[in-house]
Amino acid sequence: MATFAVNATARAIPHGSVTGNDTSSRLLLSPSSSSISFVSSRSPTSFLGLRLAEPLAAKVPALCRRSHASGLRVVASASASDRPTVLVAEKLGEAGLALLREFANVECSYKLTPEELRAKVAHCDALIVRSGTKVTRKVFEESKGRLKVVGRAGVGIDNVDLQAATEYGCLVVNAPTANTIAAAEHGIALLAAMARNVAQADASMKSGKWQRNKYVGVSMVGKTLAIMGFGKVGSEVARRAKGLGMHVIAHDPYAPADKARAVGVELVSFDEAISNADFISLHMPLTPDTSKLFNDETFSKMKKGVRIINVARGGVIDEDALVRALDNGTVAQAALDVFATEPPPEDHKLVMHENVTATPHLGASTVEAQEGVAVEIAEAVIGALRGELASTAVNAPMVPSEVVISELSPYVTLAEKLGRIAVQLVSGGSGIQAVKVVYSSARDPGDLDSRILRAMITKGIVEPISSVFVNIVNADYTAKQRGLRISEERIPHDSSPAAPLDSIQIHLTNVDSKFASALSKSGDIIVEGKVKDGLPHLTLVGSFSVDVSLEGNVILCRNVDQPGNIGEVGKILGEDNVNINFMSVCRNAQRKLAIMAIGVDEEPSKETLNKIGSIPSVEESVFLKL
Ligand SMILES: NC(=O)c1ccc[n+]([C@@H]2O[C@H](COP(=O)([O-])OP(=O)(O)OC[C@H]3O[C@@H](n4cnc5c(N)ncnc54)[C@H](O)[C@@H]3O)[C@@H](O)[C@H]2O)c1
Ligand SMILES: O=C(O)[C@H](O)COP(=O)(O)O
Repeated sequence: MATFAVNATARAIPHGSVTGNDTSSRLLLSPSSSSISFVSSRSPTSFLGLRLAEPLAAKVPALCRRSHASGLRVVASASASDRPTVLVAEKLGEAGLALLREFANVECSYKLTPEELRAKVAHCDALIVRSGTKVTRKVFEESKGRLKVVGRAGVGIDNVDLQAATEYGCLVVNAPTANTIAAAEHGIALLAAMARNVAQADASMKSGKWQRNKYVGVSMVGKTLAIMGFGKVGSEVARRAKGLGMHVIAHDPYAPADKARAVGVELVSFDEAISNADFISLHMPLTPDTSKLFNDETFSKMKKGVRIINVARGGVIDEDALVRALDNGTVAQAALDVFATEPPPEDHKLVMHENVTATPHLGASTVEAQEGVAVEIAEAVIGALRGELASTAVNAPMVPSEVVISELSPYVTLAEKLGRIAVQLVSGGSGIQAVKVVYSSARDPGDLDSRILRAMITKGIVEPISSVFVNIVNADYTAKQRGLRISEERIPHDSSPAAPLDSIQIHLTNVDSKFASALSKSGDIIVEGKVKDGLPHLTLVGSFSVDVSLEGNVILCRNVDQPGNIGEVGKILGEDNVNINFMSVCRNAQRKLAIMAIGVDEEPSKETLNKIGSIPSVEESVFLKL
């Protein structure tokens, strides 16, 4: 029996076929590529190292030779009845549909009610959606284990219940890159349309009016545009705005400054960005940190008459506060493609506001982007149905099962937590460029395969600040794409080689920190951790030794070493019903400075954290969510 590796790039339309005695398999020939592809057949997981039935296998070597000689591509597919079924619940580009049809039975059913969707998934192996379909826990329940993959034809997976997908063993994949340019172009379209009242003037003309004086606009040339979030979309908007003659600044605490410089953009602090800008364009992901980041307080710091564009996510704006800011003239105009609830309710105050230009989440909606997204998602779904580990898998197991049971397992957890801590200590406009990881170990250097640890550190650093999901396959690529240079160093440790590692240290070089004590003399954020009794512990912050078990979240305080601090912090947390699970105090000298590291089970409220920060002996404090 022959075994063939699967080629994930199967794309061409088949031009010929040879059918074996095995009626479930068919070889299809296409002149478009010299590669050999085997497009699906039976149950999904059987496609890794696919086994061909004997009669068909006998024919394959000849076809392989022919393929190399003539440039023909060999594709094998299954009979219609035996193929997986893919439900496409929102409109998908033709190129993607064609790919899917080579491999599976494809059912396109749009505008399904939640009940209809649940009824259909019970008969489907894969489901493809955009942002308009809610893939809830009930969907996974009703599928009764048949649904193997959910493909999100776009970036954001806020509409998919990831926890439920994971519990039901369903892989979720997305298409993170193909709509970047479309989103950036839509940002520019909204900027120009808003500045020149295009939508309002058009509506006025259609109602029979000719209002030349009412729709005098503002110019863009020479104006300052602040890009909030200098990632894939933000940087493309910046490039285009420069072409319009705008002065572009950006705020992104995690973007490398040289990436911004290369586009001629200066990275500045949040307050500097919003207070200097004539136009503000939002391009950050929706995270706990960015939720309602644009609110009464931040609007009040903006230049009077500022104009705001949002093609990111509606939730980054407090919509009621924006209505107030528009009404009182702080914000002259807004152009919004995204809303906290989509579609927004009828008579939504922002949609109806005369100074708002609104579009129904059209950022990714160009013919070209949708074709690109469709191909990207079709390839990811087909790959996943074949049992391949997709690099765009959102909930793929990060840690291979053999590592889960190995001695490296607690260090894998430690590596991710240290990454999360380090990134949450960053502030300002310097951006993260270089990450140095120092592994201290008593073992021979050749004994440690650090790939999984490096991947976990990347995951810890990148996930809290982006909409990217890092897995073992895409970790190095993701780091490179974001301009993160990760270097690794091994230092010998004089201890027993029984444990694979003594400690892991992460240095974020040359960054600003919101907790100054985390900085070394050379200006690096340094955090170190160890595994103690099988559990990850934070053991160093900057130059301060600490010891806190990384079970829940962590509060760090730098305070003057004096009696009563511990009791006061404990009392404040107790009043908020926040349970302390671990605490350590380290001081540099008696009655001088001390670092208090407090492990807490719950997330304290903002008021509680403010209360801790305003204890007179506390010089600085930070909350780190793990
Ligand atoms: N309207 C649409 O149709 C559409 C299309 C594509 C993307 N999007 C949305 O646009 C946003 C950006 O997408 P992307 O692909 O550029 O993502 P990205 O991950 O490439 O970039 C996001 C950037 O935001 C930065 N960031 C994180 N937290 C920040 C903070 N507190 N302040 C400032 N910057 C912060 C990150 O460092 C990163 O550089 C996402 O919300 C995405 O869902 C919308
Ligand atoms: O997350 C995304 O990719 C964008 O917001 C686009 O969403 P859409 O695919 O529903 O247009």
